[in-house]
Amino acid sequence: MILSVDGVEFRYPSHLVLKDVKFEVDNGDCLAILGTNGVGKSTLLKCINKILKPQQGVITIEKDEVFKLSRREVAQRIGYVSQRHEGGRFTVFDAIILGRKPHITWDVTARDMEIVNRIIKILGLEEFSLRFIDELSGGELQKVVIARALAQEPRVLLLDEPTSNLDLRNQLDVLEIIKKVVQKQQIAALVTMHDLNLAIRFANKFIFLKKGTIFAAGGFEVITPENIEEVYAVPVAVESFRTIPVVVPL
Ligand SMILES: Nc1ncnc2c1ncn2[C@@H]1O[C@H](COP(=O)(O)OP(=O)(O)OP(=O)(O)O)[C@@H](O)[C@H]1O
Repeated sequence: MILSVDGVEFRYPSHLVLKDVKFEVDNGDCLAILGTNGVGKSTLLKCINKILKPQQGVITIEKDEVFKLSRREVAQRIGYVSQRHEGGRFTVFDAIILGRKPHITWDVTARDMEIVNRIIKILGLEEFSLRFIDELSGGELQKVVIARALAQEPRVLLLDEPTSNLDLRNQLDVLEIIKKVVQKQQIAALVTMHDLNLAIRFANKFIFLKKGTIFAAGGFEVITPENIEEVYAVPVAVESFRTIPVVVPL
């Protein structure tokens, strides 16, 4: 097990968002966090990344309690891509090398440069590498922030709607790259998603949040018409198209 979330409760001053959230993530897992707008998916990722402090519950990464780790130690182990991306006067290359910061003790090393150059290549960002990030399209910027999180070489990747600005080719490519990195390095990715069909293709585990708590969790067996209708209030069929499972709203 790489990550454990046990009994997490989080409230903003005005209202309770998460209650008794409990799940475990294994090495090599791609976990899709599913649920309606405002149910608490981003809040959960922020609790795992120590941006928000839950009022109750314990979150551990490789047996260490996240809330006992320093900010630098958290950044060495957890990579987080938020829903909103900042602009700024960085070049793409500099923005990605910032991902190495938690690991840099004195100066950027040849290894840091090698990692960044490799990731730029994998994500097909070579032609943009000297461009300023405030001169990129939304999708190009989204790839840069994902590249930065990968450059961080974390043990757990938290991605908040990582494909929301990407076209069909890039959605599939970026998720495939993340999946490969997760499997090869035996890390884990927790990804909030709205597109159930993309989630099915990408993830091996799923969590449905409803009313701030886990409604269903497990492998593909939890992707049922009953669960989806309970969570989204939309009747659907779950069919197979040329061996690819698909969710079709009815
Ligand atoms: N800083 C904040 N202060 C108070 N309430 C907040 C704050 N941020 C989010 N909320 C509320 O907390 C709830 C959960 O928000 P969150 O962003 O976690 O939902 P989500 O599931 O990620 O939604 P979406 O799918 O729309 O991105 C919502 O009701 C939201 O309005």
